[in-house]
Amino acid sequence: METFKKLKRFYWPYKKYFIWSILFMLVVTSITVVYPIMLQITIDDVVVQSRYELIPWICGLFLGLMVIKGFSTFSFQYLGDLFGMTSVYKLRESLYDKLQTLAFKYYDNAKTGDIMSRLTADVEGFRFFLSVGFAELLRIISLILISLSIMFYYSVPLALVTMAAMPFLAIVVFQFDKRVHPAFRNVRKSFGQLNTRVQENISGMNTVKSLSREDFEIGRFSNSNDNYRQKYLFTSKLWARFFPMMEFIGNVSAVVLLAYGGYLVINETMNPGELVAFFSLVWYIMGPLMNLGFIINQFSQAKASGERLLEILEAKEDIVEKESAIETTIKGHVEFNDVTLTYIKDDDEALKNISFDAPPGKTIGLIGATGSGKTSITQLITRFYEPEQGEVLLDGRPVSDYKLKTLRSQIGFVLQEPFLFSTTIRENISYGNPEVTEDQIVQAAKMAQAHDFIMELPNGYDTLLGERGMGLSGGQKQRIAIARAICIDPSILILDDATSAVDMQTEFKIQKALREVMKNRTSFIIAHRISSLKHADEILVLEDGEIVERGTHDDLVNNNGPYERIFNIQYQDREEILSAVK
Ligand SMILES: Nc1ncnc2c1ncn2[C@@H]1O[C@H](COP(=O)(O)OP(=O)(O)OP(=O)(O)O)[C@@H](O)[C@H]1O
Repeated sequence: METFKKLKRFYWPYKKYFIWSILFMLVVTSITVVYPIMLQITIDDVVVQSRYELIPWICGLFLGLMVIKGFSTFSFQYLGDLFGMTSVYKLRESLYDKLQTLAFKYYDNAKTGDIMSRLTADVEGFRFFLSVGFAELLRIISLILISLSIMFYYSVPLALVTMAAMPFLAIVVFQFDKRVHPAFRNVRKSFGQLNTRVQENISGMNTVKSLSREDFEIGRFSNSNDNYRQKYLFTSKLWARFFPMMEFIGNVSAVVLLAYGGYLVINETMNPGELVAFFSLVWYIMGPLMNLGFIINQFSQAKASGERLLEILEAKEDIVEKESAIETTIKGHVEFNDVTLTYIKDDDEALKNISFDAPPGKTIGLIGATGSGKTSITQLITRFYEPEQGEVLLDGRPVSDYKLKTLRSQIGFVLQEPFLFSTTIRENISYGNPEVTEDQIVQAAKMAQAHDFIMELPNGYDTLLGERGMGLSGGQKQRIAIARAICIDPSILILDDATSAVDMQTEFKIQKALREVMKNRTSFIIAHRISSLKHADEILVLEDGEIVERGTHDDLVNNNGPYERIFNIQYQDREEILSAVK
């Protein structure tokens, strides 16, 4: 119940739909139990006593009740769905909102397939219980209670005899639930694994194909598929056994009822119509009781789904905005004071005692072996992660003093593997700043050396990109991402290996244009190629999370340190090519 209590804010505001749905359900249930009563009256008071003049009245009443029942059934079902759907609409939105605010740390360990199945299958499981399950549970309880009351009214001994079967039914339901609940949980889990397998396979299709692992992937999918089939069939077997068992107990009870009821009618302690009504009423109890197992199961499924949804809703937000966080224009003065960063508790530090000062408008180059901590530095400026020690200051204030939106909307980030959405090139370029004009889009694309190739595409800026920007080369994607960053007119520009996939000639042209863009903006250039950052005002050379050398290109190139070593490796035979391009 705790899970339902915690999720109350999503469904409780719509309680009026639920209450109305329940009221209509009670009308349906009441009319349902009126049928056997009418049957009893027809037999005992009309047929047996030959009062045929009552038949038109009974028929009219019956028709009237049918109309009311039809309308009530419609209202009960529709309002139930309205209640469930409206509630999960809000729930789904809140989950999605939460996913947008969760920090990078959460996504470091999250599985896409799993999150997807929570947002779809689990939300649906929860909805089903809200829409149908809960009302059905109340319907079953009310139907059983009303039917039992009428049965006791007709004949106490016969009602008691009939009820003798109930403990057996309850045992079967209980035993069934005990087995079917874990079985269903396994089905869910297996389905989640199947989803993850497909999602990973499609995301990693390039790798699969380039390593010719299609057969291996087909085999892995087959295993997951088979696992799902087995889990499902196991559950089906349990289900299939349940219904005949319940029906058998129900039928035994009906035989006892007929034998004892027949005896009572022959002895004239009971009317024949009452026996017929009893016979109908008993099935009104057996039927819902059989369904009870199903409802209980739905309840535990909804509970399990609710728990999985709460895990997202209650996930800790590592990066929290202060109440007093400010909104302001950032000039772009970045300072690191003795900053240490650890991604995973008790793990080695990714950054150790990093200090530097980047005044507004200056360009900082970051170079170093892979894994040396270059990206980590820039991710602290945007507050994607929080340092363990030390301070990251922006215009003299800790980055945590700013609203996240203020901070991030003024920092242009271009990644080595930019993500492009499956929409037009225009929308991809203006993604960070939808207000941008057509001219500005074209201008940004020209600066990023993207305009020419975009114009060569069949629909120019209106060309639709496939998922993950398929259909474009790595270098083309990078140029679109650069145009995107230019469009947001950032105070700080971070280029994280942003030109690694373009040829050197294009890189040179981009750099020339970017030098224009970088004027009056603080820029961070992460690169493996010295040519990408040799113009920086200060170059930081990193090794294992530490700055091991710093200075301008001219300072470092003859410093007899790691920078000079990188330079020598890269420039042994490239000097000539580069000067030719210049
Ligand atoms: N999200 C993360 N969770 C845990 N460890 C991480 C995470 N991101 C980076 N690291 C670790 O932190 C260290 C620095 O990584 P970082 O990405 O900053 O290096 P880099 O110099 O930018 O590397 P590259 O040139 O390959 O992009 C590495 O050891 C890396 O494994």
